[in-house]
Amino acid sequence: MNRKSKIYRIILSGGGTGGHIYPAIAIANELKLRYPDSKFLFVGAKDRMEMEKVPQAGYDIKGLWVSGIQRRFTLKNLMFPFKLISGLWKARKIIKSFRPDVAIGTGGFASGPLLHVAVSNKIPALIQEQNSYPGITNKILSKKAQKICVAYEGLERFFPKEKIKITGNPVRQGLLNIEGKTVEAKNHFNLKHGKYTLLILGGSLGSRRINELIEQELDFLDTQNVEIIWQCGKLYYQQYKLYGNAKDVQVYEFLNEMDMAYAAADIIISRAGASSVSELCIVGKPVIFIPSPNVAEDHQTKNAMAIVNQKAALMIKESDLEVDFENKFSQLIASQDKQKELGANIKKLALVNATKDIVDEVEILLKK
Ligand SMILES: CC(=O)N[C@H]1[C@@H](OP(=O)(O)OP(=O)(O)OC[C@H]2O[C@@H](n3ccc(=O)[nH]c3=O)[C@H](O)[C@@H]2O)O[C@H](CO)[C@@H](O)[C@@H]1O
Repeated sequence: MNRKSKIYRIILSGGGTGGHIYPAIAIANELKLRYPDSKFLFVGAKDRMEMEKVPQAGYDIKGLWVSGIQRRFTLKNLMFPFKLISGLWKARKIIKSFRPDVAIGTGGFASGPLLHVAVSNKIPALIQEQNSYPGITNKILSKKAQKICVAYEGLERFFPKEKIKITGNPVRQGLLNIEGKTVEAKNHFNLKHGKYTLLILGGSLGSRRINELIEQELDFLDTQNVEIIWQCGKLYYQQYKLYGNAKDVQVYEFLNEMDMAYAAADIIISRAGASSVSELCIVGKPVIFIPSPNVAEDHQTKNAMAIVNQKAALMIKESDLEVDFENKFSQLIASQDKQKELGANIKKLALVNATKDIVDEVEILLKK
């Protein structure tokens, strides 16, 4: 039997936010290219965005009734043990009926019970950690998983050293090749060609603080020769959609065609979630990061600083926005040299083979 005709059964779990979902989809797409007849099943959390995004990418998904445990005391935590038991029970049923050859976890609530059951049933497991500081789920799972693919140095503080492989974060294929698509993308968004396109990204769920900033700065931005594509997030769309009627502002709850958005952009303002950062390196445009301060161990600031330290992006802390935003933005837009320098420097940091390298590791597990 030749390699390509082999049929594997592959289960993937990752979700809660886009930052965990898209890596899983990128890995599945690469596996499908190598083994087109294989069977894929995703497992997510019932009420989270993976239940919509995974079927849109062409894969089946089953939902578990699970949620995360909050780091502080909340009433929600009282439900946690019940959800965990329910999640484990359903994960067991899914694993028994699907009988996967390998389990892949990309973090998020559902991957905890799913991978736990998989490894207890001696199914080889690989986890992919996107951040420089891992979430609780992956820390627990790392003890039993065979391989841990990471994007940052120094993760042996959290994971068994011999299992770690630095691969970078998987990025969807369509985002790898946006050069040459600028004209198509500007037409796609109906943009005029004489202005700068400013893309605002709040991460997969949108960012309250970035939305407040843009709302407050619309008059200023109107003086800066920009047209704005503003991804505000599903939660905030009703509140901000009216600004989409203004001249040169388009408001979206979510951008399904990120390749077009990145290709159209001349300058990008973004949160610093791990996949966003990896994608922005590949895209190679001038970026101002506004990291979320509300994530574990302030990891978005660390993600952004890894780029800023290479003179490859600018960063403004939320607490400095009032004082610094207008200054930093107008200096950047006034200097084509600075824009070019940032774009060229960030591109040097791109890890374009991440998905392939991760899938090579999955293949090793499949062949054991
Ligand atoms: C608030 C929060 O908990 N954020 C975390 C979450 O971020 P978040 O879910 O925002 O994740 P990332 O920034 O890593 O990735 C966002 C993904 O969504 C895609 N996208 C985004 C907006 C859009 O309109 N369309 C679209 O397709 C991006 O292209 C990217 O692939 O997971 C990341 C990865 O573990 C963490 O680093 C972040 O700290």
